[in-house]
Amino acid sequence: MNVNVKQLAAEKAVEYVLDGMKVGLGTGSTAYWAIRKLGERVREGLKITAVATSRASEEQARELGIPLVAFGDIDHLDLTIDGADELDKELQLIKGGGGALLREKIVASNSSRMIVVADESKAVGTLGKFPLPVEIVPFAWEWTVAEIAKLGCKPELRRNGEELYKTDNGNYIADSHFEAIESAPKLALDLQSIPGVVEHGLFIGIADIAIIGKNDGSIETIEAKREI
Ligand SMILES: O=C[C@H](O)[C@H](O)[C@H](O)COP(=O)(O)O
Repeated sequence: MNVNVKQLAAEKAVEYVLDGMKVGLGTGSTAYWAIRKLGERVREGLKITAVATSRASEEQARELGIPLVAFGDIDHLDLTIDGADELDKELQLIKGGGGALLREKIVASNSSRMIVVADESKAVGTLGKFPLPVEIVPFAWEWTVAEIAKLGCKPELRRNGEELYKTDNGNYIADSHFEAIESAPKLALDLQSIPGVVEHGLFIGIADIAIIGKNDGSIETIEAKREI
């Protein structure tokens, strides 16, 4: 069957968007389909306001006529829809393959709900096959990278052709090859304690629902189990 599984998951997630909501727009090739569908619904009369997690998503939303607001004009979001590079059954995520992790984490953390949309190749038993993106300041990056390596990975500075890749925030990304991350919460704490690390791509306790598009055309929905 020839299904666009990213589109399938993304469009399902857009069904959760209701009139009057303030919506966070994710980044990447899956979030792209969600933004496209939202644009369609806005043209049909859906009333929402949105903020974007990257310049690319902002541009796409603007072209589609999705009303964007400044961060200073709202204090929280109802729902954010975003993709992921990997996700496990506990809805722990690796994000940042597209370099937008910092803005994505700020936006998702300030949303009442986050829906992660993905194709089934992103669902894994253990996180870490995908190199974990870590956003670091350019100043003394060599030292920061050396500290990251001590956590048991091979960090590689992301490149954009001949140049070092820069995020929308002017920082570098160290793609950190762990292969298997035994404890994502512990690794998150260890990374946060390194001076020079701005943010890392581990999203823990942030996603509420995962909508996974499957190659056979079906959709799996996983809800996060939260302790009350
Ligand atoms: O920085 C980029 C984001 O975290 C993306 O949401 C993530 O890389 C997944 O992107 P895609 O849907 O293109 O695989």
